Amino acid sequence: MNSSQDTIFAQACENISDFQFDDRVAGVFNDMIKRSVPGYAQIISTLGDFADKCVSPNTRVYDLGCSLGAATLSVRRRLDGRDCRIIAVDNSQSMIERCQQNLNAYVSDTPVDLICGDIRDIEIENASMVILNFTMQFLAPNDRETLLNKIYRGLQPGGILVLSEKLTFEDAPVQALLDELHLDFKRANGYSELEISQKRSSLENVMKPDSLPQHERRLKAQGFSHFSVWFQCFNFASMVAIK
Ligand SMILES: C[S@@+](CC[C@H](N)C(=O)[O-])C[C@H]1O[C@@H](n2cnc3c(N)ncnc32)[C@H](O)[C@@H]1O
Ligand SMILES: O=C(O)C(=O)C[C@]1(C(=O)O)C=C[C@@H](O)C=C1
Repeated sequence: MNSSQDTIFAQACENISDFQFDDRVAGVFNDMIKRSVPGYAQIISTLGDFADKCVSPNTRVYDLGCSLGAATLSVRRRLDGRDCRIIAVDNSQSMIERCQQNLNAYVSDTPVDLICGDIRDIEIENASMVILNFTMQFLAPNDRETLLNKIYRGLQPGGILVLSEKLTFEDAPVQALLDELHLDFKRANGYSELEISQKRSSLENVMKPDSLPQHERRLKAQGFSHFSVWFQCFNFASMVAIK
């Protein structure tokens, strides 16, 4: 997947505006997310393994907040011959256009419905796998429960939700330590102090992470009785919940 280098926050800016998944971000997103989220490549590749194990024939897979299609591509490679359908949704037109090009670059017999729309508005039905890979943290906190409830109802028994999120921690020293390790990860990936602090300000109002206990409580309240973290690196984790 092609991507230019992310230099969006490299120049000092007087008024930092709220982070948006606009054309500028979409153009560098592959580089941005790999250099910002520890374990991203591992998570993307393992989504394919989850799909291989858990997606049954004639069901649907939903990739909610699909961005450039990394998760959809990883899953689609493993579904050929199963008569499944992938529904990939994002409300950024720029992401969707680039995602379509990325999907077109590979041959597959698994159809993908690529929808430019809000994940709060789409229906979920006959799903054996739903992916929320670093998307739910961008929804207003009040909308998260409703979305998870809709996902639970749309899943087949035994179907899975894979939910990846940045985390907060109730324990302040743990929060400080894991935050610092994440900052070191960004520094090691070439981001300057200015880029790191400007991006942090830009994300402040739009990305509201929850703690692991909050995630577990909310998922169980929707009916998911089986839950585990299957991956964590510093303050980023991916969880699996089974219906
Ligand atoms: C951090 S990115 C997700 C990364 C992607 N899932 C991946 O694995 O590469 C979050 C995405 O969610 C999309 N998004 C945020 N809120 C949304 C909403 N309410 N409806 C649809 N898409 C949304 C953004 O446009 C953005 O592309
Ligand atoms: O927390 C940060 O510093 C991030 O950059 C995280 C994060 C994310 O988790 O989605 C935020 C925005 C971009 O989409 C890429 C990464």
